[in-house]
Amino acid sequence: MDSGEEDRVTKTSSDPVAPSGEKAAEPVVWTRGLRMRYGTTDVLRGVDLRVNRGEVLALLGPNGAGKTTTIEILEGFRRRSAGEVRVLGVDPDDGDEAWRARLGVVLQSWRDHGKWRVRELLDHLGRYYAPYGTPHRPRPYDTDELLALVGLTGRGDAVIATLSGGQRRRLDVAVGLVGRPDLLFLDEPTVGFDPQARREFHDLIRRLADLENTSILLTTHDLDEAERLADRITILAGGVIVAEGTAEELARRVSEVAEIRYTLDGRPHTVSVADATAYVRELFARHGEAVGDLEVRRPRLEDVYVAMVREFESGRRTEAPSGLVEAVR
Ligand SMILES: Nc1ncnc2c1ncn2[C@@H]1O[C@H](COP(=O)(O)OP(=O)(O)OP(=O)(O)O)[C@@H](O)[C@H]1O
Repeated sequence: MDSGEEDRVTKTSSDPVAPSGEKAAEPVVWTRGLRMRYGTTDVLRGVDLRVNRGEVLALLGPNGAGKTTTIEILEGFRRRSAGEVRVLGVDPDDGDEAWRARLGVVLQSWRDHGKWRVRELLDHLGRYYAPYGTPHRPRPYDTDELLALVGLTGRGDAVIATLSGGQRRRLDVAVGLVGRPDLLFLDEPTVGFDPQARREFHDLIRRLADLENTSILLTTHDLDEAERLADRITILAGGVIVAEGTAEELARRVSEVAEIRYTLDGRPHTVSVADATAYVRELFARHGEAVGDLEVRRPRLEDVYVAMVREFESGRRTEAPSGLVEAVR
C-alpha cells in the first residue's frame, strides 16, 4: 500500500513556503505535490491543498477520486507515497498524541459499542482528551452540552444499538467533536440524514466554524450541501485538483451569463444576459405590471462540477487546468 514510499520528497523545513511551525496565519492543512500510489495505480498525482483557520473546505469528486485517501493521509492514518504535508503545523507521519488530540474525525459510521449507552461512550472517549485541554479550549466537551449540540438531548441513556440511523449519525458527529477539535474531518457526514437533520447539521457546522474557529474539511456528494456550507470548494478528479474557489467563483468560471425567465402579458420569455440587474430594471421600467413569474438563474456549482468531471472522465484532459485553478486562487 505504500509502494511509492521510495519516491518520497525530502522534507524541507527551511523552505520559505512551507509552514515550519504553527502560527495563527498559517494554513491548518497544507499539502504540496501530495501523491499516493496503491500498487501500480496512482490515486493522487500531485495535490496542493490548503485549509485556513476557521474555514470550511468541501472536497468534491466522483467515486474513487481519492477523497477518503486524502483525508486519511491528513489524519495520519495512511502514509503518503510522496509530497509535503502539514496539518496543524506538523507532518502527520510524525504526529504525536497531543497533535492527534486536536483532530476530530467523523468516519463513515460508528459500528462498535452497540451495547453501550450514548453517554457512557462519550464520557469514555472524552477522558482521553482531558490532558490536552487548555483554558482557551477546554477538553473534552461537557457531555450534556455535546448532546444538545448534535441534537441528541434526551438520548444520553439510550443503548447505542437502539438509535435510529440518523441518531447514530449524530452520535458519529458527537464522537468526532468530543475533544473540541481544532480541525474536524467529516467524510460524507450527512448520509442518512432526513432534511431537517441535514439543516440542523449545517447550522452546527457553521456554528463550529464561526464561533469556535474550528477548521473543517468535509467530503460530500451533495453539491447543495457544499454550496451552502463551504467557504471554499476543491474538486478532485483523476488524482489532481481540477477546480477550486468559492461556489460563486467556480460558477463564474463556467459562465458569466445569467438566464432570466419571465412572462409578459402571460407569454413566457427566456433570455441570457451578462448584467441581470440592469436587464430586470429595464424590463420593469418598460412593462411594469405586465411582467410576471420572474426568475433569475445563475450557473450553479452543479453545472461546474458536471462540466469539470465529465471532461476528465471522457479522457480529454489528463492534467489539471492550471489556468482555472490559478484563476480562482
Ligand atoms: N487500501 C487500498 N488499496 C488499494 N487501493 C485502494 C485502497 N484504498 C483505496 N483504494 C483505491 O483508491 C482509489 C481512491 O479511493 P478513495 O476511497 O480515496 O476514493 P473516494 O474519492 O473517497 O471515493 P468515494 O466517493 O467512492 O468514497 C479507488 O480506486 C480505490 O479503489
